[in-house]
Amino acid sequence: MATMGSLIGLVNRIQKACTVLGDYGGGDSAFSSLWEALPSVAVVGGQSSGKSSVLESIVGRDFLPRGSGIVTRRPLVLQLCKIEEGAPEFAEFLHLPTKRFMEFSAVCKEIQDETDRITGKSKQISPIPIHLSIYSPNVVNLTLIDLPGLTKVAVEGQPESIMEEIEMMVRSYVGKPNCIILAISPANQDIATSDAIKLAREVDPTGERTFGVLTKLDLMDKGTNALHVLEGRSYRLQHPWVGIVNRSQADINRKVDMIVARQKEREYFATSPDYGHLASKMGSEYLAKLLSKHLESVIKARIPSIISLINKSIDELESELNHLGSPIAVDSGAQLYTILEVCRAFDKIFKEHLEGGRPGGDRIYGVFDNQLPAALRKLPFDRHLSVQNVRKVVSESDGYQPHLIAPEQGYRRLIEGSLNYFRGPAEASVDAVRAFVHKLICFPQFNECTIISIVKKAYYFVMQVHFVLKELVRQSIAETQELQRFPALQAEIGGAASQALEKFREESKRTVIRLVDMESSFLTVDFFRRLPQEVDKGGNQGPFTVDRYTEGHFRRIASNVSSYIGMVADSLKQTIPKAVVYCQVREAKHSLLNHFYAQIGKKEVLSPPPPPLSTYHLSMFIPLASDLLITISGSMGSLLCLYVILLWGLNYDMLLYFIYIYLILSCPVSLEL
Ligand SMILES: Nc1nc2c(ncn2[C@@H]2O[C@H](COP(=O)(O)OP(=O)(O)OP(=O)(O)O)[C@@H](O)[C@H]2O)c(=O)[nH]1
Repeated sequence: MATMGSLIGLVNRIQKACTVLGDYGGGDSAFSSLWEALPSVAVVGGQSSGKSSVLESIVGRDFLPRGSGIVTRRPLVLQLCKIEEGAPEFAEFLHLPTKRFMEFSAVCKEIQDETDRITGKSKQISPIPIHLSIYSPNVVNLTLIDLPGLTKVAVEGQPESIMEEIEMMVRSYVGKPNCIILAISPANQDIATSDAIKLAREVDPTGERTFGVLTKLDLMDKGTNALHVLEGRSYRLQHPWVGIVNRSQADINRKVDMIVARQKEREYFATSPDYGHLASKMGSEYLAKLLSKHLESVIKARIPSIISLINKSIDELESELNHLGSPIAVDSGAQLYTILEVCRAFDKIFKEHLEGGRPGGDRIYGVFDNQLPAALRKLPFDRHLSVQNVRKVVSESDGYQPHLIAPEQGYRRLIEGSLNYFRGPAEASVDAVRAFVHKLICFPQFNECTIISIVKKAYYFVMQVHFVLKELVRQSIAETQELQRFPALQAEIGGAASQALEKFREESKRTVIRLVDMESSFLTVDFFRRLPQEVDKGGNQGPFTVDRYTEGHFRRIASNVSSYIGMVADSLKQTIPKAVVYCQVREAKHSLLNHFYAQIGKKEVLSPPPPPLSTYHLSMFIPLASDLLITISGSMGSLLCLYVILLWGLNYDMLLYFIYIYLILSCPVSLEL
């Protein structure tokens, strides 16, 4: 079972880790704030109410900066740790972990300097806390947070908004249900005007987490006393009021020792005619013990909720880690390697879609098997080869001299006109369609719309394969787990694949046109040689005159052209898929990202490397890590440390992330409840 003292120590360590990781309450982090779940004691009060004096009295040392205006401009987390009697006192700052302060005047200076480091000398305030640990035999285990004094006027160099800023900062602490409020009010002012009590009443109306402290009892007008406040008659709280007598300004100037001041305070109460009966429950020493005991009991009561928050945080962080994936190297070479690895993973999935194993590739075959034959069937040869049109084309081809045997030119023109329909896919653009119409001007019965619809149908087939491939790229990106954490890379790969597919589609289109052009450029002579020769009614083969051309003659020509076109269509049904697979599918399979690889290969530095872990950050981390290691002391901790250093080097963000997880993991172990 951990002792109560070690419980406060553990909370101190968690607070330090939270600060290192930027969790000091408030903020809009996606993660639950561990800081906010930890019980703490915040010291609030108006300016010059005696806050610093109370803190110094509790510590028994002069260590806080004094002066006019707002001296406390950053929260000071003051962690008091009791050490053995006789051991030397010392202080440590979280931001200077390797330095032990034996002189408290140096502590005072460092608080001032560290305040200025963040806020500048501009008298601005900052919510980033300073962590100070004081190890002394003369303290009780206690953690207090000193906050800027509530003020009503801005001094020179401060913005007018400073009052609201301070109030907001103080509220961000005392508004949290886990915050114990140490409300400091000076006895020589009407308690009804106390800033501390006013704020405490707002955020803790039942008074269960407010401790009222009345300072400057010795400065009250003669003949008056503060018994009505100390006995809870003026303002009732759940906890008893504590009266304090701090050093006066004159004492401070005379450098009256704090231990002597404590002694004087004890004597004041012991000999006071007004407060003598309350002497055992008055004074800074009593206040320190009271707070320590209360803080311990609150921590104990909150442990279940802290553990559940830690477990929740572990879940949140684990899922965040899973989402983030393994760490990314900082040098460009290693980053390039990572990108190529991710691309390879994508490529593999894309190939599986095409080749089988994952669905999608079969849709391409569906296009070849159903849509291509259907598109070819729908081409309007019937109208093109109507008797009327055949007669017209043949007559026009004959010119002034009618054909004698077979209408060679007529056949050729009819076939060429028919084959032009197959060219449709290549003539998809509106301008090209117009040119196409122009070419077919000899068939005026086909209006532009008909032709566009033919073209669209045929072009649809080539585009269908293109769309299937595009969809497979999209699916593959979505299914590549390694890509999920890199939205920018997803977009890059998507863009590169899309560009490549456009290129393949153009090539495919050209090849398909070439196939059709090849059919037009040289007809299959054998087909015509095998055709039966026409005979006249008398059974004699021979020349015809124009008058003798019967409808049967043109019907026969149409039927011959139609069977020839049918033969070509059958052949194209076989060759177009081959061309499309060769130009689009096969290329997509083998070289979808080739251009992209070439592009990224040219880039030397992919992104500016993250800032290296500074000595300052490192110095903050080392003692904490060792502290944590001691806390959970075990080979697991050491192994984790080693793992981080080996794998992540000194990447600051990841290191901090690690500490956070590590800390959270360590807490339930440490509590040993
Ligand atoms: N006589 C006497 N003087 C006190 C007492 N408490 C504080 N003072 C004096 O009141 C003045 C202000 O005290 P501080 O402790 O600096 O007050 P503070 O609230 O920390 O002030 P700021 O940080 O400026 O907001 C100092 O001169 C103290 O010596 C007290 O109990 N008795």
